[in-house]
Amino acid sequence: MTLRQKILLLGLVAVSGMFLALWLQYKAYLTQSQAIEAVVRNVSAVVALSHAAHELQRERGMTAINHSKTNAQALAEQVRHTDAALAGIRGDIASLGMALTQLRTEAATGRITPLAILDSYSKLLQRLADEMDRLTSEPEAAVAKTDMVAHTHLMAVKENLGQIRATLGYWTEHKSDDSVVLNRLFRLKSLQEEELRKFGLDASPELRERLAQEFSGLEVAQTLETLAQIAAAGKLPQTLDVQAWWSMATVAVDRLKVVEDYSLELIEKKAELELTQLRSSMRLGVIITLGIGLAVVIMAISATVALLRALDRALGSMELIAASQDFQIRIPADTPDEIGRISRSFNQLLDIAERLLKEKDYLATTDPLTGVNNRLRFAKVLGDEAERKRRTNTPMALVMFDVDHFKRINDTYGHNVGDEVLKALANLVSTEVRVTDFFGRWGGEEFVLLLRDDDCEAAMAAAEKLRNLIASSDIPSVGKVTCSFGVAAWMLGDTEASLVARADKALYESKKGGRNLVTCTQGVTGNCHGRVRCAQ
Ligand SMILES: Nc1nc2c(ncn2[C@@H]2O[C@H](COP(=O)(O)OP(=O)(O)OP(=O)(O)O)[C@@H](O)[C@H]2O)c(=O)[nH]1
Repeated sequence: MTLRQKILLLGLVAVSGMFLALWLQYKAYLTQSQAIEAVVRNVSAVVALSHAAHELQRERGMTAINHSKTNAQALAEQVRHTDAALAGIRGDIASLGMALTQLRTEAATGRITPLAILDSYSKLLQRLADEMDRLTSEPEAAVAKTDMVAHTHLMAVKENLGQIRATLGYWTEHKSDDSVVLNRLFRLKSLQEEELRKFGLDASPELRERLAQEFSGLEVAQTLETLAQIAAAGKLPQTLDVQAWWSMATVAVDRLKVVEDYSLELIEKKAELELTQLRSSMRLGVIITLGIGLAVVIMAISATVALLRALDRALGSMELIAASQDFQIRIPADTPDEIGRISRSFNQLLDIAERLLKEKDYLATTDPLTGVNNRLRFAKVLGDEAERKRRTNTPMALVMFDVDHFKRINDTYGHNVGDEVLKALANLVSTEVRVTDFFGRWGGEEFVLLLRDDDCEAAMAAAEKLRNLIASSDIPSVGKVTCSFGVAAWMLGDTEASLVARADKALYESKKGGRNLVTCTQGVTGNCHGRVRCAQ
């Protein structure tokens, strides 16, 4: 897998990860918002149930005291209210209507005792309370959990007070079953007080304050006072008027209903607020996740493109250097990033490589003593030139010269001075040769000069010029030094070796002829005079 493919795969994984994170975030939001929506739904169902319970509580109370004709009409009116409230509730609990109709019929026939009727009403109300409990405790992850619990206690307070209202109402009407009524009242009173205490623990300060506000006033005080007196005296008040009791107890129950409605309103508001906050935080979360994800993707793409481009450029230059062996090429290193650093470091390596190659080339092609071209380099250039001459058939000549009696110089002045003489001679000749000529040391005290475009006669003239220059020059430490020259011109069918051999032979002839001479062995006659000889 290439680096490009790996980066592409990494990008795909990163983008998939971003979408996965978004999906998980959305799923969590969905679960949470569904739970809150369920609370909102349940609260509106509880509102209807609470309304129905309130009407049913009132009907129970009125049924308990319904022995005077004056109440019959009011009870009939209340029955209509109860039925209307029950019509507003849905689900299984709606079947409660049938049980209620049956109860009303039984109550009308007078076959069951008023206390049993009261209990039957309370059982129906318990079903409503159970349903409200179920709705307020669902779902588990819902918001306003404590508010719901407080609400449940408040409902219980109201239900107990409703039962107290009905029980005492029954007694004021019938004045019988004292001990049963008293027991009931004590039990209900302590239940109510217990539920009120629990409500105080769970309710929000706002709701507690509302209860304090609403559950007060003359009627509420009178109701509570009546109950307190019964508890203190341990007997029922003989003077309590049924209508007076009904009125004040109903005000107290109605006040609790106001608080109950307010509690549900608060819960609903809280849930709706939570939902709104959840939605806006979800929107913000999605925007932030997408924003960050997008920024990361853009940055990753631009960084990757820049990286791959820089790598391509560096790779292209490296491949070109490897293919061309041209160590003068440099990689573009204009960026301040890591790629730029790598390129600059690579360029530094190229600098070193170039320098080492130059040094190697110099050492391989240069004579270390005299600094002129060595035999290897000379042979290479001669080979190249010979190749060219074979194609162009143009003139070329080789001059070979050797220091005369060099052994004597060494022997007389020492080897070091001999070296200095060779250096001085090489230097002298180097300054004299033309740019087209190629000069080198053949070995020992022997030098060669390639005259690229000269024929034999021109080469002999050049050799004579050099001979004269050397002979007339003062060489440090030793004074005058002479050299013997052999000249050979390129001929058709020549090889490098045959040309060198002829120049060497001519040089030998110069030595044999007395030294400090220029000799050509190719039958040239025109310029052969003085120290220039044309040997056969
Ligand atoms: N100092 C020094 N001497 C060298 C070098 N190379 C060769 N020689 C000496 O050059 C001398 C060449 O001697 P010969 O071949 O007898 O030639 P010659 O004395 O010049 O005599 P002819 O060539 O006949 O004139 C030898 O003594 C070599 O040791 C060098 O690099 N430095």
